[in-house]
Amino acid sequence: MERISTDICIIGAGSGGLSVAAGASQMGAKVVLIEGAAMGGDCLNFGCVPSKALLAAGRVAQSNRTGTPGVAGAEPQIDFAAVKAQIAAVIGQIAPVDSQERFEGFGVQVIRAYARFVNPREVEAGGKIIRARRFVIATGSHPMIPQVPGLETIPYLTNETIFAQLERPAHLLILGGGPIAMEMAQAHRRLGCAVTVIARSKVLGRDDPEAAALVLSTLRDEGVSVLEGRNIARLRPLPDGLEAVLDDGTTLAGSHLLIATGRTPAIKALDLPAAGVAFTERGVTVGPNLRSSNRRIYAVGDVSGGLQFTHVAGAHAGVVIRQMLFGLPAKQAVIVPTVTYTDPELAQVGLTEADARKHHPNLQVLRQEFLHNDRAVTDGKTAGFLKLMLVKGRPVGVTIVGAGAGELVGLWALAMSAGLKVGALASIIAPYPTRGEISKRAAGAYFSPKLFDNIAVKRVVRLVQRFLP
Ligand SMILES: Cc1cc2nc3c(=O)[nH]c(=O)nc-3n(C[C@H](O)[C@H](O)[C@H](O)COP(=O)(O)OP(=O)(O)OC[C@H]3O[C@@H](n4cnc5c(N)ncnc54)[C@H](O)[C@@H]3O)c2cc1C
Ligand SMILES: NC(=O)c1ccc[n+]([C@@H]2O[C@H](COP(=O)([O-])OP(=O)(O)OC[C@H]3O[C@@H](n4cnc5c(N)ncnc54)[C@H](O)[C@@H]3O)[C@@H](O)[C@H]2O)c1
Repeated sequence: MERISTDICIIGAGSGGLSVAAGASQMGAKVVLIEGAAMGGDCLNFGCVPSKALLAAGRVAQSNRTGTPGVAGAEPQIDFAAVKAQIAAVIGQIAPVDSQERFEGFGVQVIRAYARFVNPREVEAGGKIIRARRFVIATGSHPMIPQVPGLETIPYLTNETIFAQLERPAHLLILGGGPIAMEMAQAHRRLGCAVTVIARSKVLGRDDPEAAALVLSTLRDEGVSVLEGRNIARLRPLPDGLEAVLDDGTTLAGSHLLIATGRTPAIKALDLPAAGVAFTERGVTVGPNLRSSNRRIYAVGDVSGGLQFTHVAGAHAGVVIRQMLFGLPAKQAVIVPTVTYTDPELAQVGLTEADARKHHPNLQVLRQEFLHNDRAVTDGKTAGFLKLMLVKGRPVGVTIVGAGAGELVGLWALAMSAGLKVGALASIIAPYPTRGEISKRAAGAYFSPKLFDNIAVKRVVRLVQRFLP
């Protein structure tokens, strides 16, 4: 068996593994990158990229359908297979950035095979034994498939198969109530499918309830049927699809079923016990520095058991590179913005109002409605709000729901990471008319009562006016 010796061996070429490989190799380390399936991992092939491309097609369909006063809407002609071909083209357009050729150009040795540890210092992949000074496990996650009687009799879809589904589902049943369920529900509904979401608890349950309610009501207004607090008791195949019997006895017939009930870490094939790496059902057990119980082995991205986002996996790469290449201490960032790309978008950074109230008795909550933003009015997209959680004049959390919320939250992530006071945001000059003015106005609202409802200020102004020439 061929033996390879290297500085860093990375298992998994998704968002996390590729970021580590690109950074470490370009800074001079000898890197081996092992990928068992497609380069780019979930985000490129089965996650962020295809889901956002599908949502983009749905957005165009919806805007054609609704029109705007003076511009008549009309039911769009949708060629579902062509939409899927466009999604494949979008993936193809981004794929070169994640390609084997690009990484080989950085000097990375890429092995296309599944890897498993054979001992605490070595991995086997594709008939090769790789010995490395440091390993990075970046194997991501798979859809978690719940135990539902009869599921094994249904050819169900997951995020790994739905984007290759060429025929339009007549009635898509979606099990789950997280971001995957909501994004896929809206995209499919707008592209002409009947959609029913079955969620065992409240949908988008980790988000601010008021913001989640706005997303939910929009989906319902568009015709998505959302059943909360329900489980599927059993499933059975029908000639043209499937039948789901819910726990309250309701029967639903659908043409297709999408499972979107959370994720399970991709650790099975790794033989972690052989490497002395501790793990749970959430993934590899790591400390804030992402180091596992084997001090030579780190874990990044979805498999490390924390937040499961591409930008988190990318940020993890910086944390492990600092330690592996320079021997410097580093730990995971705590301020992480997240966005659900429904229309309206739902963005969050830091604490939600409910969490902030638990931790900060002196919390101040300020709010700006999109309705009072001129750009939202001119665009006819006035549904939404920004909620700012402040403690002693510093933001501890921001929730934004509305058109373009994802583009607005970055400023607040910067403010919080840099420990800025709200005055820094209030003093920005935001171009008019942009949605960015919502952030400035929310920050300004902190000072309004101090300036406008303040008797001392009024007295000073009157006094100064008496003496000014
Ligand atoms: C439908 C959907 C939409 C999403 N949308 C967003 C979004 O809009 N924004 C966002 O930030 N996040 C989004 N995510 C989450 C995002 O895709 C993940 O957080 C991200 O891909 C995690 O990166 P990763 O590197 O940890 O894992 P992955 O990208 O999954 O990469 C892991 C790689 O490891 C490989 N691998 C696994 N086991 C082995 C092994 N033993 N040997 C060799 N290779 C192995 C896999 O084949 C895979 O290529 C979405 C996810 C889904 C499912
Ligand atoms: N816009 C984005 O950034 C984006 C989009 C999609 C996915 N993601 C990432 O992918 C992760 C996985 O997304 P997800 O939506 O699959 O998972 P999730 O864990 O966020 O949500 C799972 C949902 O399914 C429900 N559920 C679980 N078991 C169920 C069952 N048996 N019956 C009915 N409902 C059930 C849960 O109550 C929950 O609402 C997310 O947490 C996120 O990190 C991000």
